[in-house]
Amino acid sequence: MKNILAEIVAHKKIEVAARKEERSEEVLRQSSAFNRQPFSLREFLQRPDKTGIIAEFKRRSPSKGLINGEATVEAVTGAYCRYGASGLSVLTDEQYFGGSSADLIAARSINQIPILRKDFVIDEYQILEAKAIGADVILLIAECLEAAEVARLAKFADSLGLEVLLEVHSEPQLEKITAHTHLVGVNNRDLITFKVDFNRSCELAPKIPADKVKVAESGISDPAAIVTLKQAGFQGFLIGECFMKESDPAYAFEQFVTTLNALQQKI
Ligand SMILES: O=C(O)c1ccccc1NCC(=O)[C@H](O)[C@H](O)COP(=O)(O)O
Repeated sequence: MKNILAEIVAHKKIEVAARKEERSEEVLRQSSAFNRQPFSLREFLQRPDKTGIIAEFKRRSPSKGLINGEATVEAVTGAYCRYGASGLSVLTDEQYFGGSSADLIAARSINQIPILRKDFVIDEYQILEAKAIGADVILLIAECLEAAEVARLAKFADSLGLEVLLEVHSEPQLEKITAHTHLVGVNNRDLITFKVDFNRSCELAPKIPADKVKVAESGISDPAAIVTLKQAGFQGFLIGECFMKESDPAYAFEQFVTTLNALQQKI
């Protein structure tokens, strides 16, 4: 089986090396967004006036191919924000997801909620980029980083005031959690086989340290799943395809939230 994650990481190393040649760290540090005070995703996920949903803008993916080639980042993320998203996730990987830094910059310019830079971070330079384009949170994927790399990158992000979402898929990966990991995401999608197992989140939840905010990721398409995941201790729900696959992702999000609110009123 083709290991897409290994392929993405190999490509990322080449991309990052090229970008370092184009723009120095000094230039990134001079960006106007670099000195803004980031929003805290941890805090937004605990606000009762929000849904707990981290709504993702994702044009395509290795598992699904093209998801939405028409949607604009401004219309979609603006609606996500208006209808109660606790945070936004914006893909910035171009090669495999059709995203870009420009997408995140556009989302930042119109939304006042935390934004996760959704990418494959392997180098401090990408964390400086995240800060320079106005992100508040970075993703570290345990599957593609050694424990020492997670520790080093998380500490660096934390030193810049960015929060760290560490994504895990199996119990041994929980050992990579450090003091600089603010949120732990359980990816229900196996990034090698693409198989989605919704039970993965519920199995790992009790094993995540109590001081970390728990985020369930991938394959969530039913508001009832959020009720179940909340009962399992999750406060964040990263959802992309369920909204982006629709011709009107904004409407899909609004309908999802309406159903979720109705379900929660019955409990
Ligand atoms: O989605 C993929 O195909 C994929 C492949 C390789 C690495 C990462 C991948 N996806 C990233 C994600 O985990 C999702 O974008 C995110 O959790 C949202 O999932 P979904 O709601 O299922 O779109």
